[in-house]
Amino acid sequence: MQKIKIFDTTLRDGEQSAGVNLNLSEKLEIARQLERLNVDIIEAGFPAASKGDFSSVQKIAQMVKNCSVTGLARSVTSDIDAAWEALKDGAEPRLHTFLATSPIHRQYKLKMSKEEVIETAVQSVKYAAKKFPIIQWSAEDASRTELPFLAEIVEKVIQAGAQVINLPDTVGYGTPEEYGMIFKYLREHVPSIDKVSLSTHCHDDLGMAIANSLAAVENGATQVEGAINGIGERAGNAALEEIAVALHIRKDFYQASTRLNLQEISRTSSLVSKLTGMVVPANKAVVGKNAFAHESGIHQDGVLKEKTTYEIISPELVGVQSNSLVLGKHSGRHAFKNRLNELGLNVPEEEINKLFVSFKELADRKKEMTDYDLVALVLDKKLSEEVSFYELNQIQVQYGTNQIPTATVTLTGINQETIQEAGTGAGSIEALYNTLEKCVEGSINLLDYRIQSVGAGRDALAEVYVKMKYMDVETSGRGLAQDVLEASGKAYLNAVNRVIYMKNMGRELSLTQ
Ligand SMILES: CC(=O)SCCNC(=O)CCNC(=O)[C@H](O)C(C)(C)COP(=O)(O)OP(=O)(O)OC[C@H]1O[C@@H](n2cnc3c(N)ncnc32)[C@H](O)[C@@H]1OP(=O)(O)O
Ligand SMILES: CC(C)C(=O)C(=O)O
Ligand SMILES: [Mg+2]
Repeated sequence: MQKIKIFDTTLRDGEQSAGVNLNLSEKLEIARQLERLNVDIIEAGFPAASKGDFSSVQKIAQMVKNCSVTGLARSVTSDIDAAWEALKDGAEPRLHTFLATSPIHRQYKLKMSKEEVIETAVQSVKYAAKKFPIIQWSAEDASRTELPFLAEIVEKVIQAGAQVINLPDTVGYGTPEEYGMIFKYLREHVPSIDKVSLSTHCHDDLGMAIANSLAAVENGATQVEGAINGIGERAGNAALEEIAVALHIRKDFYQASTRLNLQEISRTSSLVSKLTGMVVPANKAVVGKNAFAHESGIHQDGVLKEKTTYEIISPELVGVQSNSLVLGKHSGRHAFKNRLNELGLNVPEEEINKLFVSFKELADRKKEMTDYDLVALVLDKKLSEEVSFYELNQIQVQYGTNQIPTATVTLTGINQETIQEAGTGAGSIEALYNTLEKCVEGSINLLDYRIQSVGAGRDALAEVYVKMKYMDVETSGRGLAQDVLEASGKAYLNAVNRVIYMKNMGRELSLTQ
């Protein structure tokens, strides 16, 4: 197995994401987590960029013990000096210096000839070698550089003292085949290439950062650079978690491994997301909210029978507790039944089919069915089919500004009689509840009333939770409906019915709230 070093640049290139600005304590927090993740190298910043960057690189270098810390510097002595001052107290001071090599950058940005670029790179590496035990040199925009020139400059910086050669696809222009070929070419055309390790640093402008990084590994790169969650300049860097997991899952193919503590991936991803404010898309590989969620019936059935039918990465591998079978309109009976069992809802086999029909009807109107929806479905069924005491038939509530809210309610009572009452209250709900209290036998003391929407958007259902004391029993009830008043009425009667059921049957319903 080839050992691949993981070079994390979340705090340098990652922080170059537009809109991201981490303060010192946030950077220290991320660095600590990167150490737990066990990356090999942390690029903590660009010390010459600002006082803030200098001091965070310095503090991280002093704090981190289990991995090497590096900082970026241009081919300028003052940048290298700043990097040394920031890094010298670290466990393994390492410089990352770079110079662009492509014709576009030479001509328009650096305004240097090929010879000047070679001279500048060589002088800066020689200068750095007097201070740093380890120097990484990067040929910025390597993937758009003439290969013979790239081979020439790489040979010269190796001779000047560089131990790691990084070949960035700075603007995410390369294709996997092309980019892999650059590594192959240099291995064949640079005489001193065996003295150094080769590193890959890819950007995702064309969505090929991961494929390009892996192509580099296939062609001899032994260090992979990237950022957590793929953050970074423009479309971002290669997502380190994706590379590490790809190498792990496909070790049969890549014959390579990293020392990463993969179980820390999920935690690292959410920390970086929270502190940078860069939200992780739900469908993002490895760390997205949906990465281990199965929504459709056929997939859910497969996963329930054997996870590996649709799951190539086990969630536990990356520190996610478990997969999830999201119930929605695409789900089937297997997943539905499985979730009911997990919730401890004992529904007889013959009931499942009936319940499943109601589930599908509701699921058609909602984006996602929550556990509460399922509990409400089952409870509603139990109460309405097995134990029908008070049943709500009709509610009418009149409300207007400067008017007394009035409710009229029609119920079917315990003995199948029709009960009709009217009442008022300070608000619509109070009017409804005062009226319902007139309908049922015995007094009721409402202790708590809570309402929330289940789901988001206009199709959300109202879910009402009530707690009350009825017949000396403290009980609770839930009501689910598209209308707030109907849900409130249902919750109220649900609680009342539970008490009657308990009193009658001498046992509580198996569901507790
Ligand atoms: C591909 C990458 O991600 S590279 C890293 C990018 N990261 C950053 O730029 C973040 C930190 N940068 C900064 O804070 C600032 O750009 C500084 C402090 C480094 C420089 O600031 P300034 O002196 O104001 O220069 P400015 O940023 O406007 O321009 C960059 C200069 O560096 C030169 N330069 C660019 N790369 C290099 C290099 N590797 N070696 C030497 N000079 C370089 C440019 O040609 C330009 O020179 P010029 O002023 O002679 O035209
Ligand atoms: C500084 C270098 C390594 C870089 O970030 C790039 O070329 O993308
Ligand atoms: Mg970069």
